[in-house]
Amino acid sequence: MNKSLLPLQSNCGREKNVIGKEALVKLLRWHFGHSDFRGKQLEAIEAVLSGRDCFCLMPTGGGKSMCYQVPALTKPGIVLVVSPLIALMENQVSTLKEKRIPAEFLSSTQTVLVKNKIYEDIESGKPAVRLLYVTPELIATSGFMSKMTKIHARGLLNLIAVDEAHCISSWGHDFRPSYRKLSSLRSHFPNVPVLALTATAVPKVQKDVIESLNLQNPLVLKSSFNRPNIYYEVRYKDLLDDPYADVCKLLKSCGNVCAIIYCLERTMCDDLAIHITSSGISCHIMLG
Ligand SMILES: Nc1ncnc2c1ncn2[C@@H]1O[C@H](COP(=O)(O)OP(=O)(O)OP(=O)(O)O)[C@@H](O)[C@H]1O
Repeated sequence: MNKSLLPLQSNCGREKNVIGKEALVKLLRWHFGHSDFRGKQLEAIEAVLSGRDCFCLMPTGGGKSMCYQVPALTKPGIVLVVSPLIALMENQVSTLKEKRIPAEFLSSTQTVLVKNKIYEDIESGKPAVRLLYVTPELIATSGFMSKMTKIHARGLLNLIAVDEAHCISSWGHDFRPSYRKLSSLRSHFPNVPVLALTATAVPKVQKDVIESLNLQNPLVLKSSFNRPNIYYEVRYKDLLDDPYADVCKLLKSCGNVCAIIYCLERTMCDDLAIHITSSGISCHIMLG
């Protein structure tokens, strides 16, 4: 399975285990087909490969997963990825498998047989798997931690990535109590870099994430949330003679495009849809 992994032939830096930009770009192109790193990806990757903790704030769709998937391809051993949702893990693992990158996830949805096969591999001393996705609940179990401790003792735990890291903060909008258990990772595995990733950390949450995960002198990376292809305009409803007519005019001026309109209340959705339809624009209502 790992036959297709691109072997890194030479270390481009002076220090042992330092992998130069050129080799990392080569990995990115070979495995993912992207021509170059974007935003802060390379900085995050270089930080964790040098053994440094890193806090990475990138917008949704900014390419956070590359920050731990590329390091996983640089050497044998395991990158442990903590993810809050089984659906997210399944999705990432199947995408990686399609690219023939050895990845697995462990969750309550799997059969004992499947789980045992994964454990057999990671405990073999020469694991084929490079990325192991787990839930924070599993990290909290002593059975799993003792397996990880053995793997770590063999020098095979290369990186711990905590995805959606804002879930650890009770100040955040998405607090998950089970994420609190992750605070012990740093002391259990002192020399393994921890990479915290999120798209939604205001300064207070950011500080809380860094402290809760006990990140040591982390490299803090923040990408711009500005999307140059997105244009914002605010129109005050109270200042308009006929807000519905204004919306219809705006929609018509955009030509043959699809638009989503969010309303605060169901009645407003109904009213607006009637106006839009009667102005000759096809329209449907979706209620949450
Ligand atoms: N360097 C790159 N060049 C081009 N495309 C990239 C690059 N890195 C990532 N992508 C693409 O960007 C998309 C989003 O990446 P990814 O899912 O990692 O984002 P994310 O930040 O984890 O998003 P989310 O916040 O939704 O979890 C994917 O389709 C991925 O293939």
